[in-house]
Amino acid sequence: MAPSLHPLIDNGLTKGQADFPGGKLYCHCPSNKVEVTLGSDVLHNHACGCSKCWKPAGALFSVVGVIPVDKVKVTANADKLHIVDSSAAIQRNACSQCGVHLYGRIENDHPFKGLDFVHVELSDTPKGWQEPQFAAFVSSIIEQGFQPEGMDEVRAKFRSVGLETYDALSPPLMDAIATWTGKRAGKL
Ligand SMILES: N[C@@H](CCC(=O)N[C@@H](CSCO)C(=O)NCC(=O)O)C(=O)O
Ligand SMILES: [Zn+2]
Ligand SMILES: [Zn+2]
Repeated sequence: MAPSLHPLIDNGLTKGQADFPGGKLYCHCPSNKVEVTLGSDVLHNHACGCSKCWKPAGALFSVVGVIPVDKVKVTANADKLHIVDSSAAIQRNACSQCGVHLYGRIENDHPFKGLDFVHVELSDTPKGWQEPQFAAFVSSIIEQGFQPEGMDEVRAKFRSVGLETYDALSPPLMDAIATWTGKRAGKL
């Protein structure tokens, strides 16, 4: 059986709704759930194969998008949150009981500072959010134990649902990072 890439991808994508207003995300605890309220849709939603982004059980990839920090509010049980790795660029705030990542925030100087990283599958309104746009850090799954011989199948499966695959971020996002870096260095 083909490995699960992610439940939002395995059976094809559900297209998002224009001007989607956002909604609430919940952790997986049976009670006293951490609740995060998002005041808009996400941008640049993507599958991510990196070792740091939260993935649902059995999935090879995370689905993660970005949203301006001022659209993100923790609205219940904030005391359960802890930062997974404070040395990472993205400070992932996870529920200390169930382990789900509620939001990732960038505190240091960084091209994506001002944007939080969130997983829309945690929403109680799963339809309407922007669908994944591309697959990022695909080769990174090998670092986590995936057999390299299976990579053609993984990339073919992404392409079969209409997603291009990259081993870093997509070209527009890599260009945005390089533009920020070039400006900071005084080259642009
Ligand atoms: N091979 C590494 C790659 C990790 C990586 O660079 N991840 C990216 C993308 S996360 C969402 O798109 C990144 O920006 N990471 C910064 C951070 O995680 O703080 C691996 O697999 O670990
Ligand atoms: Zn929880
Ligand atoms: Zn990632």
